[in-house]
Amino acid sequence: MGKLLIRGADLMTMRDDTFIIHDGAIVIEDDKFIFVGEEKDLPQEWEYDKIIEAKDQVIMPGMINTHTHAAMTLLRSYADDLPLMEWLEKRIWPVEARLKAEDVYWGSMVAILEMIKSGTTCFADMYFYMDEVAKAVEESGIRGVLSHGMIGVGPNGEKDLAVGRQFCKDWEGKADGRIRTMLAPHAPYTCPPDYLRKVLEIADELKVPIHIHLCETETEIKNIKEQYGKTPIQLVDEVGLFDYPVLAAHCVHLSDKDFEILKKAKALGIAHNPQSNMKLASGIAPVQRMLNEGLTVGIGTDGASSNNNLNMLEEMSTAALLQKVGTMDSTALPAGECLRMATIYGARAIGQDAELGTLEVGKKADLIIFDFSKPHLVPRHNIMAHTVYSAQSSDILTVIVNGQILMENREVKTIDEERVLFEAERTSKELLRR
Ligand SMILES: N[C@@H](CCSC[C@H]1O[C@@H](n2cnc3c(=O)[nH]cnc32)[C@H](O)[C@@H]1O)C(=O)O
Ligand SMILES: [Zn+2]
Repeated sequence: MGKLLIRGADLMTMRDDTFIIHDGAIVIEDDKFIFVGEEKDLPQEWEYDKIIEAKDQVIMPGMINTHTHAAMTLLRSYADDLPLMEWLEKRIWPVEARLKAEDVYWGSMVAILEMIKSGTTCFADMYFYMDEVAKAVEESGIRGVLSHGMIGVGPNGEKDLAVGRQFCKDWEGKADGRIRTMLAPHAPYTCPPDYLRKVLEIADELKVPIHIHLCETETEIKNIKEQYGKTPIQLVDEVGLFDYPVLAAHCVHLSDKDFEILKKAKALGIAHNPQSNMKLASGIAPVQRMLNEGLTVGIGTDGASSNNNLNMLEEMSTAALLQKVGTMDSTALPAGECLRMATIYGARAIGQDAELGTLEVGKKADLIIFDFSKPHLVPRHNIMAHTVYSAQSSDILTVIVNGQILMENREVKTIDEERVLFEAERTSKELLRR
């Protein structure tokens, strides 16, 4: 494949040394960046297969949604305004028990379409019928960190271990490396210590990270304390979880001792899901403190049934606003830090910061281009603040993943949009009738 040049834009590289580059240019060859810098420094002798003129536009790395359940788009606005356990046990789990593989395919496809159109280029997913999610990732061109959710209490515990293990064996590194896998024990309240130990044995064998929900609600902390006499963090630490690379969703309620444990973890990424935490009234995660204490925190949307969309731009501004009001400190979680959470910190949280998360020569070519010639983006005092506080997903023109253009001028090239919307509507209706 030849070279693709994008020129004339302002770049937000997410690199500490050169965060913003004015009048920038980017050159992509195959799946990688081979030039990121000022247009005037482009090598004269290069020839290009395609040139994208991006004057007045802004380019940043594609956003990484560090925690979601993509196919839950099928249950968008199906059960709202409830606390977590009632929502899960009374409304969500009974319907999920009737889900079929085909439903998960279309639910994931519509999620991927939504994610591409709102600037997400990589998502960490925990669900079931994951072969279908992997197929959707493969076909659509997006990047995914996929895991089969395992529930140790109940009849499917042993089966979940086998399915989760086989999924990693089948899909790790597939789709030109766009698919990576994890093992996903759902949460401490669904995966008791003995079960978690079995998951860790598989992690030893396959060398894949763990994706888990941790410390989401006060009810979870209370129940685990009653049952085991310790916090969920202490419980899973004693099982040895933090000797492994871990992607932990939520971490809303943490004690000082929990913080000490998390700081000693080998390779921990936390997925902060502010809108889900607000909607389920779970609480406010101590994100600014986490960052101050050196923890890695990315941003996630959680599923579309507790959010109710998969829009990372909204999630960034919500993260900032929630942290400010939660700490009563308007300097908490400034825009630049939110952008890092949605990109390079997210990449670190999923263990892929060597390949993803910044605009940088040698890294995988995942980027998004914003049209900044919009009323709500004028005047341009600060493009970081604009992106976090003012930009909307409809401002995103172009999305590139692994060097492939997935969307150009808002037209998604890899997905038949009309068909996906139709099939998602159809399968969700059939599911609820079943
Ligand atoms: N193998 C399991 C699937 C678990 S997938 C992950 C699960 O997490 C659930 N989920 C979604 N959002 C949340 C959340 O915020 N907290 C806890 N669980 C959630 C989701 O509905 C799904 O059941 C089974 O067969 O049921
Ligand atoms: Zn979740």
